[in-house]
Amino acid sequence: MKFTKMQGAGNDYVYVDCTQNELKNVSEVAVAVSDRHFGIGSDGLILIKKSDKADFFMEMYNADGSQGSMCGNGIRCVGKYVYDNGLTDKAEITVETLSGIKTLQLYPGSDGKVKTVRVNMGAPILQPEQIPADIHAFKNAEILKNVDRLVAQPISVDGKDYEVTCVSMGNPHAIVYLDKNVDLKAFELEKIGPMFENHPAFPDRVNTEFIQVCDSENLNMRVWERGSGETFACGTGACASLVATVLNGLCNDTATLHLLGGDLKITWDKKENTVYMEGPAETVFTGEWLLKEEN
Ligand SMILES: N[C@@H](CCC[C@H](N)C(=O)O)C(=O)O
Repeated sequence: MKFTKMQGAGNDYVYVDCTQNELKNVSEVAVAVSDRHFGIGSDGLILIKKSDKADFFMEMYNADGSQGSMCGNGIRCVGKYVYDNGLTDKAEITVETLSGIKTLQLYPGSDGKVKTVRVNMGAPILQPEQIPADIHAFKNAEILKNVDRLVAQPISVDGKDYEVTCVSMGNPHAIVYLDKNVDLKAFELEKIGPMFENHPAFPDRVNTEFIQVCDSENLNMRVWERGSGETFACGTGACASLVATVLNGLCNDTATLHLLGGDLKITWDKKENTVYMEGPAETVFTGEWLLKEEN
């Protein structure tokens, strides 16, 4: 299996061109290649396929083999892959995902290779049942019966109350704010992250973003991803966090999210009700993975 390892803001995946060939046992392959000691080392696996509705189809798997319906950093790398490898010569392409068709603007540098990609990520989803978030597991369950969004709502996690804002960008996100005086780098994400991920409030599990608001145009973020653990960045998570922070009245409609692996510029265009994400996409290396022979 020929592959390309790529990263966007440090969120790294193994990419396989499946426009001509099919890959079998994809979940198992995702687990194996993602292993940072015995595999290639990545946050998951992304297949690039043909689509009959768009220019390409992106199929993404987390490091635990579960399938994600959308991947913000991944889709930018898909844009770079198809352009740099001559699968398209268009600078605007459409990519079908399990959460709909996204339009990408590709920005090549002077060497003709794509450096930056801007993605129309679509409308944020706020209705609790569509995220999905189960209001019965929230502290104010009775009051929440008639609400159409969950903004700064308390839930108890490991015996402590946290206020969470819930947004789906095609995949579920819970956004939590930390005080400015908390040392974000020292924050025990690996302890609290799995408790959010598997909390009964989120029947499909959840990606959780921990946000520190620096000012109205700059947010610091660490993320615990469903199915992959801590990653250096999450594109859908950055979009969900911007929307959540606007809903909480804490930032402008455009802000830069500072993640462990780099920056993403996010805009919520409220007139169009769509979110734009702009950020880098890079190729790390290419190689060949020896698939286990079937008995
Ligand atoms: N890192 C991604 C999101 C990947 C999927 C996620 N872990 C899920 O299961 O929903 C991004 O950049 O958006």
